Amino acid sequence: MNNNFTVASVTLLASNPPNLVSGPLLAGFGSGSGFPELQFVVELDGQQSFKFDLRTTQLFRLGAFQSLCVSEGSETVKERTYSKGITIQFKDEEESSAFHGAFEQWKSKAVTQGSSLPNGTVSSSKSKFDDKIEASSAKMYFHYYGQLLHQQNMMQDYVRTGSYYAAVIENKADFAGRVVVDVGAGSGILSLFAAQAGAKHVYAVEASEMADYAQKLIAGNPSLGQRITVIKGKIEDVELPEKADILISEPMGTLLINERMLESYVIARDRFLVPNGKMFPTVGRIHMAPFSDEYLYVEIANKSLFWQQQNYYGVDLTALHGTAFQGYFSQPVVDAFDPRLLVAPSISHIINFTTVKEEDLYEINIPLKFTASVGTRIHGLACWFDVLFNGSTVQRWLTTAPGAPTTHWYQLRCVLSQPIYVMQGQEITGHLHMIAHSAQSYTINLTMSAKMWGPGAKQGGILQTSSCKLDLKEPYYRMSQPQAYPAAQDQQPDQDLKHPSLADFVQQCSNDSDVQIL
Ligand SMILES: C[S@@+](CC[C@H](N)C(=O)[O-])C[C@H]1O[C@@H](n2cnc3c(N)ncnc32)[C@H](O)[C@@H]1O
Repeated sequence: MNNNFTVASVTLLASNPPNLVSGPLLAGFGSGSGFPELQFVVELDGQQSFKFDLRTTQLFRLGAFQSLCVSEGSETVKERTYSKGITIQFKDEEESSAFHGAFEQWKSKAVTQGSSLPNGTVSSSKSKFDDKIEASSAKMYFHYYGQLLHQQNMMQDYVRTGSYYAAVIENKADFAGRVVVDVGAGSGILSLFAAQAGAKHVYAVEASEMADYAQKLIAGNPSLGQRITVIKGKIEDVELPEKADILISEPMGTLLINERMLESYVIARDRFLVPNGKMFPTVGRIHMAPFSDEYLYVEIANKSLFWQQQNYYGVDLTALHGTAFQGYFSQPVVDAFDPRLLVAPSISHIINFTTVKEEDLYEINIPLKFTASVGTRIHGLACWFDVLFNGSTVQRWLTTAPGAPTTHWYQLRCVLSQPIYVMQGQEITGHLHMIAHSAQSYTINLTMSAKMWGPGAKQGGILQTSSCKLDLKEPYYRMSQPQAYPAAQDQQPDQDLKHPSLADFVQQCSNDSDVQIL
C-alpha cells in the first residue's frame, strides 16, 4: 500500500479566511500515535505538520481532483476540541483515486482489536474465548473465515441464505425500528438483511479480517449501510453502546455444534440482549436415526487395506493395520445420503438458544432409543439438524434433513467399525456423548446396542453392543460420490420435514422421554 502522497495544495477551513497552502505537500498515512492517522507536512506559521485521527475522520469527493477531509471534534470534562476540515487539491485523478483507496484501507485499520470506536469498543485483554480455545485453532479458524471465497460458499448456499432472508423479511415487525446485533457477521449479509427489514441500527460484530470486507460491502450499500456499524472483534470482547432488541447469527456448524460458535451466540445473548429479546435463529434440533449402508461401510473398511501389505518395498506394513482401521472409523462421514438408508424413525435433541447455558454446550449426552423398522445390519448413526426462526409473524425452519434440498452442511454419519444386527421391531438403545474440546469441536463417543428381543427375552438384556470414538473436527468429506436420490413418489414421508410450531414441539418434547430440552 502507498503510504505517502504528494498533493497539489490544501485549504485549511478552520482559519478565517480559509488559508490556502500551496504545494506540492506531503501527505502520509501511519499509526505512530497508536491509531491510524493522516498527517500533512507543511510550513505554516512555524507549524510543521497537522494530523487527522482516522477513527473520527471522513473523506468526501468534491470533484475529480478535489476532496474534503473532515474530522469530528470532541468534548470531555477536561477539554473540548473542535472539528477541523481541509479541502485537498490533487494533481490528477489518478493521485486522487490512490489517496482515497489508501484512506479507506487505513480507516478500516481503525476498526481493530484494542482500539476504540465511536460506537463500540474492543477490549484487548485475554477473553473467555481465549481461555477455552487453543490459539492455533482460533488462528486457523478466523483465517478461514477471513477469506471471501469461504463467505461466498456460504452465501451461495441458497437454502441457507434464502431461509435467513425469508425469515427476516417475513418478520419485519421484529426488526423495524429495533437495535440488532449480528453475531459473527462475516460479509455482513445478515446485517444488510436486517437493515432491509427496517432495523434502527445494526452492530455487525466480526472477529476475522472479513470485518474489513464487510465494511466495504456495507459502504457500497449506503442507504442500508448508514444504519450499520461494523465492529472488528470477538463477541466475547467487544463493548457496544446499547443493548440489542434482537440477535441475528449463523452459528451452526456440522451437526449443529461443530465450531463451538453456539457458545459465542449464547454469550452474545447474555451480554447484549434485552430481557425477552428475540434470537434469529431461536431453537436448534439435532436429529438422529440408525442407518444401514453396506457400501459406505466397505468403502471405509477398505481404506485400511493398504496397511495389510506384507511386502511394501520389502517392508511389512501389517503392524499398523489395526491403528489405520480404527483411524478411518474415527472420522465422521459428511455427505448427502438417501433417506431410505434410515432404518428407524428419528429422534431429536433440542437446544433452545434463548435459555441454554453456555456450559450446557460443553458436554451433551443424548440417550438413544429406536425401534428397527426392518431386519438389517446397522452401520451407525445418521445425524442432521434444523433451526427455527420463531418470528412474531412467521415461524420458519431451515432444515438439513436427508431428502430435503441439500445445504453446505450436508448430513453427518458416525460409522461403527462393528455393525450390529437387528430384527424388525427390535429395540436399539445407546448414547451419543459429545464433549467439547479446545480445537473448537467435539469428541464423539457413540454406543449402540441391540436389545434382547422376542418372546421370553430377558427384560432390558443386551444382545450386541458396538462403540466408536470420533473427532468431529476431522470429518471425511465424501461429496465426490454420486448420490442416488429417490424419485419424489418413492420418498418416505419424513416426519422431520413436517415442522410443528415452537409451542407444539416443546409440548411434544416434554411428553417424550427420549428428547432432552436444554
Ligand atoms: C458461519 S459464518 C456466518 C457469516 C455470516 N453471518 C453469514 O451468515 O454469511 C460465522 C462467522 O462468525 C465469525 N465468528 C465466529 N466466532 C466469532 C466470535 N466469537 N466473535 C465474532 N465473530 C465470530 C466467523 O469469523 C465467521 O465469519
